[in-house]
Amino acid sequence: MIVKRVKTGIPGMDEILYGGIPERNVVLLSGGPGTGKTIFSQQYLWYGLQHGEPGIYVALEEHPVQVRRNMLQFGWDVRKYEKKGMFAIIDAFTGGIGEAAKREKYVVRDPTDVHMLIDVIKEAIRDTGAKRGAVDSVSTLYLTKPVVARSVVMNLKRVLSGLGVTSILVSQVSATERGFGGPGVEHAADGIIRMDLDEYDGELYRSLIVWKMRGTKHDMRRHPFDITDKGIIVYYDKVLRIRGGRAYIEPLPEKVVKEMEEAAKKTEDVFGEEEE
Ligand SMILES: Nc1ncnc2c1ncn2[C@@H]1O[C@H](COP(=O)(O)OP(=O)(O)OP(=O)(O)O)[C@@H](O)[C@H]1O
Repeated sequence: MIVKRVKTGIPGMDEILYGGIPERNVVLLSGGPGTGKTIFSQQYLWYGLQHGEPGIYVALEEHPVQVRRNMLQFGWDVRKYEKKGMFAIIDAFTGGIGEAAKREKYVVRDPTDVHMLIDVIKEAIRDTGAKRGAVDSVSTLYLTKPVVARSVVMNLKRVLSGLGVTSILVSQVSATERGFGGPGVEHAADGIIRMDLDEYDGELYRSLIVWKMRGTKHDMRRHPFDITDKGIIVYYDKVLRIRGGRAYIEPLPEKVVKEMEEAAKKTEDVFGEEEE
């Protein structure tokens, strides 16, 4: 059986995922502060829009106005897609307070009420026909009540996956924490991508690793990545190794690189055939 995949469109990432995220998967994108989670999730949505796939972005940490402004910095002007009805930002930040919030179409009046949030998400998915989704961040929903973490994620998963959306749930962990967001959440998610920013020998290094991804083979190495003014670039052909407290970025064997490239290319072929 061919697994239908959704390409992240982030350069280098689909090679690591052997083609992309299996359709309808709910992926936990976890990492410490400033590791690039927000940019990753926005780039994923932007790529979809460029290829005719509608999306939704659930803003729990930032004002929708700020979200648009941040995306614009990378050249991702989402306003025209919002006007076309292909993209929706769900305001789960302002609670509808303030002049700017009054102009938002999708507002969660009480962001602490998960059922209310889910109703607005459903409405936005139906209106836009979303195929891609991002929730930034899901941790906000259970920061003060960790016992409900699993049920919150399961509820989101039911709705997102059930309506055919392949989604990224941003999960905030502290810089030194080894986990991904708590046991309930980690097991409920179909995939986990961990983003890191670590200091070695007086310098910060960005890297990411795919910890799990149901429905596909994926590379198991820690790959370096960069954030540029065009977004994230992942070096799928390189590995970050730590020896004696120092970081080394080393090239991977050609055979390994080729295998990833071929798998990523195949996904394009599958979509190509289906579109005809
Ligand atoms: N134009 C740019 N060029 C290079 N790096 C950038 C650019 N814009 C932002 N960054 C980097 O991206 C980081 C912020 O990334 P992002 O907001 O995605 O992090 P995050 O993981 O969502 O963090 P948090 O959990 O704290 O919200 C900044 O700290 C900066 O290092």
